[in-house]
Amino acid sequence: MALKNLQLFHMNRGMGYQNRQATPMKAPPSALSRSISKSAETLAATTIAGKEIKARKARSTEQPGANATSSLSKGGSSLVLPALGKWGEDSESFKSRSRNGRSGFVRGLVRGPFPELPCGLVLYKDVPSSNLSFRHFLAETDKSASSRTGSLDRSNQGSSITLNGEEDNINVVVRVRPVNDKERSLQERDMLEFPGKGQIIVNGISLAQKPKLFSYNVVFEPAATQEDVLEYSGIKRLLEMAVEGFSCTAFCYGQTGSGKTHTLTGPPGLVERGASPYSPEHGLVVRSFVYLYQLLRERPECHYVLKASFLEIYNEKVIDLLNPGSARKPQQVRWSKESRSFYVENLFTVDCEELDDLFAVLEEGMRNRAVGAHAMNAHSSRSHTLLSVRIRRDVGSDQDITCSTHGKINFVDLAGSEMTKRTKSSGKTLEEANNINRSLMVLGYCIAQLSDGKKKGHIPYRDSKLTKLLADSLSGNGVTLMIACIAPTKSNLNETINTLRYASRAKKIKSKPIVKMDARDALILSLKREVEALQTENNHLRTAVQIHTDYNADTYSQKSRGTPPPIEANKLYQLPQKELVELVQLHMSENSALRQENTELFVVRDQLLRDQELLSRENERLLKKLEDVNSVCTRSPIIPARAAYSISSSAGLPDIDIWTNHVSSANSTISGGS
Ligand SMILES: Nc1ncnc2c1ncn2[C@@H]1O[C@H](COP(=O)(O)OP(=O)(O)OP(=O)(O)O)[C@@H](O)[C@H]1O
Repeated sequence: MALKNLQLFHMNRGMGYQNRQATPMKAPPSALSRSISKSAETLAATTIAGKEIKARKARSTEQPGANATSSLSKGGSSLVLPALGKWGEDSESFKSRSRNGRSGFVRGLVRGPFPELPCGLVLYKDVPSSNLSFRHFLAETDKSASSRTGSLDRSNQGSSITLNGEEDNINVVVRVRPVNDKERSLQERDMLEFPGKGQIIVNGISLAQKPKLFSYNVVFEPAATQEDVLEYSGIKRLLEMAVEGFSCTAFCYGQTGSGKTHTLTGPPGLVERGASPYSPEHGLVVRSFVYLYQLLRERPECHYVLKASFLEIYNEKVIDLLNPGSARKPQQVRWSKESRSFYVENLFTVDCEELDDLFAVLEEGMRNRAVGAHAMNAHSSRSHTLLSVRIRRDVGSDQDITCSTHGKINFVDLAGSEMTKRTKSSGKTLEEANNINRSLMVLGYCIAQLSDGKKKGHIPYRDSKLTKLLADSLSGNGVTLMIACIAPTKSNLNETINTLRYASRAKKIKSKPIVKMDARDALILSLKREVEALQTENNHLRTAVQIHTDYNADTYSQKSRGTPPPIEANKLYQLPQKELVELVQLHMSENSALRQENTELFVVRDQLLRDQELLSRENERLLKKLEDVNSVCTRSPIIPARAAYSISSSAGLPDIDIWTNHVSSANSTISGGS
């Protein structure tokens, strides 16, 4: 899909897309590192000059108060669409990369616990692309997943939208890296088998040891490409959901040297070198950025504001990778009572108006993160990194009201678990390894607690910075993709089994994703909806009881409530706080006036119903009486049946009222006529 996306951008270059045309052509890809966008310039400035840092430093938007204020008062700069055309030449190489014969690595499917995502796939080398129909099925699965929408959850104070009300599992995929040169030179045995249906068999070292079977949503064999990971891991769904307002996280877990960083950002140094975004080696992050901007481009009816931050947890200290400073001063992790989640205080966030800005953020962060060498990996991540892109979406839900959702996508590259004996760590590397292992142990413990449906005990998120910051993604309201990375060879067997067990446990975790909305927006939206419902109901009632004078719709409505002034979509954010409060109050008073009107109309209707009931009872009583009189008349030999109630006109007789049996008279008329 990434291939398709990139081609799509390329093809659209010449098309009349106004926003794009307004964007000046910028530097070629090689100049990415020389700050190509506004945000990138700021970044460069911040790392050199301290002054800029203060001016641009923003309190982490995870703090709900800050979130709402910034989105209200600052307004958002319009999103300018990615100017990918500038890398036209490079895209040719990307385009020419044929997928024929390598794309159909699909062997089978089992229904997984995360129904919206393709599951149970094994992506591997030797299966020809004869599974096109299957691929089509997958595309359809994706499409249906795209239409997965939430319903308004009023019980949650209108500030969130839950997804179907049902629980989802964390989506877990496994990626197996190829055998590396060192292992090849040692002629290490490959211990893994891939029977299909998302399963992996881990063979025992000796014949006495039974093979172990594990199953997941998707398994990527060593030959799977970076593009396959984008296509089949379910990350696209996560990005779509992040745009819709969900909190999404993709994280890579595995032992050191198992390919976590490779999966997320490609081979060592690729991003830092400022490689073309069309490079086939790019990992999930760059590909996701491209897909994300394509999604935004396809939805021009909404207004988007993107902000990115990048941090690492190094030796239990949080370092801002976009603003590390020469002293790499640690940032504080705090608890927000309002959002009931942890956030990093004073984290540097960058407005990402263009795709370039996201690339610049990634590049800057990758350059600043801690990397070291040990016996098992020459470019080992010595910290856990967390790249976060927040997506504010303003939707014009009505003529005069705009509603905002706040989604985010996190990419977490965990440092690898290390057996210090094998990595031959000492000194600084040993201290790093101990911290990495400790925080991974806490993460493992949290996962174990969360995955055990029976236990409802305490989850020790607070025991490490990593679990504090991942708490949101692991439990409750987030949507999470775990990519477990493993090595296939014998020397890594124990770590591989540990990782697979870890992943199996994570697969059992249940979550209930919700869309985050501003409480203010949700309140206005729900009041507007209620007003509409009441208006419809009242109109219906007015028609039903046929009120003409007393309850003249217009006069009644006008006199009893102050209708809020119409406000254009998107103007809401420019309104000062005071006017917004007034607007909410106007809506509330309109709402209560309509309720009042509603109640009164119901009273009138009830009164009329009671009157109607009395009348029909009276009617029935009279009818009964009439029937009694009629029956008396038909039985009486002296009173002849007449065709109707009439005044006697017989000459000589006194005027008397006579009740006649009109049934018999009618009969006589009919028989007479025949
Ligand atoms: N799927 C793959 N295809 C080709 N090369 C790979 C693959 N996975 C990993 N590698 C290579 O293996 C080496 C180690 O991978 P990487 O640095 O991503 O491991 P890691 O799990 O992030 O390790 P650490 O936890 O120590 O940071 C790198 O040179 C990487 O390019």
